[in-house]
Amino acid sequence: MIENCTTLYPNDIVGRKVSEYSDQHSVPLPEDLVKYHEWVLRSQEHSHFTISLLEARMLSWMARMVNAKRVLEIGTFVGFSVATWANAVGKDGSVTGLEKSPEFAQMARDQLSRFGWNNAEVVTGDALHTLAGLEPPEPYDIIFIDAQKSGYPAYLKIILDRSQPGQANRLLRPGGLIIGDNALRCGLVADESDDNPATKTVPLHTINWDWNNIAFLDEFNKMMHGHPHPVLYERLIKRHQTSSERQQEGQAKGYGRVLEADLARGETRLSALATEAAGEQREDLSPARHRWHAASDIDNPWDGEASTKEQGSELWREFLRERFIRGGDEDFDYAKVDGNEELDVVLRRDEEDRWFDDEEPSWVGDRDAAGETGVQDF
Ligand SMILES: C[S@@+](CC[C@H](N)C(=O)[O-])C[C@H]1O[C@@H](n2cnc3c(N)ncnc32)[C@H](O)[C@@H]1O
Repeated sequence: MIENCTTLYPNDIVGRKVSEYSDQHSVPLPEDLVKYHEWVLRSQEHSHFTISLLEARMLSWMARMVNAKRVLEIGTFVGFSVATWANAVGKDGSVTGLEKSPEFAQMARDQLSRFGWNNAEVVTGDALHTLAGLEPPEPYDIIFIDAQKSGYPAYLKIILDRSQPGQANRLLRPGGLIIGDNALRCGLVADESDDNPATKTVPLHTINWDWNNIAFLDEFNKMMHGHPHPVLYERLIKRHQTSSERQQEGQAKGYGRVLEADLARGETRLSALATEAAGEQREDLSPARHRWHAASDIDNPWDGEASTKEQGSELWREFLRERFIRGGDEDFDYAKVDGNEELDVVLRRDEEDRWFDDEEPSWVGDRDAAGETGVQDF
């Protein structure tokens, strides 16, 4: 069988063995899906566009992990990965693929129908427009990005901006996954030197190759890392940093340039607490927040622009305080935690300490000791 295989190991021999081993120990795929893959490899000039069977197994496993029922794919080619999702979500789930090329989109529709994946649809058009225009009745559980690399940061920004708490027709559900394929681009994001053979092969195999695409992937990977709200962080903090400050911060954080598919971190902008109408003041608001409330009628101070580095940094801290200290994350079900006394370890410990502190040693002096030891047995 022809196979297109991704290697991440010291040399191709080890990489292939690890891939084969992983293949044998991963989620099995139905025969129809394997046949679909074979059809792509045999019939398509650009068959290397499609994910490998091993990747298909991994994506199926990820779908299973989050019990995905609704998947959106950006960059569908002739539909094999859409079929993979369609299989993973089951007949009662659904998949939408976005594809720019009308020819690829039509081929995808034909093959999906031929192989019986009727729970999938393919939308033709530039995903930068079609994505922004989607109005899903229910948010997606997974969004898989596999289109032009220069678009990755823009796709991520649209997804985050269109997935705000409480937003109508939000794209991604709370805790949903954003998965970016090729985020490492055969190691080019980490090594663009001649040491990396991909510097020769990838440009040859890629239509309209542009070295700037590596920088876009790098930007995407950095956005995916470590921040509870990458877009806001960009606006309040990074915009005011010098390039050397950014570099230092990147080094300090140890950006590994690996794709973290977890993208629960893609959770976005925090909207105002339910108790707080615009302009209304709360006792526990910080001075910075009071100032902002007095000065504007926006719900969240951090939604406004920061004109200086200090202001940006204060607003960012305020956002973090609201979310992580005051418990203002609308997507988090605090009731489950608040109602579970087992989780209140600190509270219980304090209560116990207080109880022992208050306990009167009434036996001291006014009671006769009895029992074997004269202390603990009476
Ligand atoms: C790597 S292929 C996708 C492979 C597919 N996910 C699979 O595994 O079979 C990338 C696809 O993205 C499409 N594409 C590129 N730019 C696009 C855009 N702006 N909007 C939508 N699709 C785009 C290309 O036509 C191509 O079919």
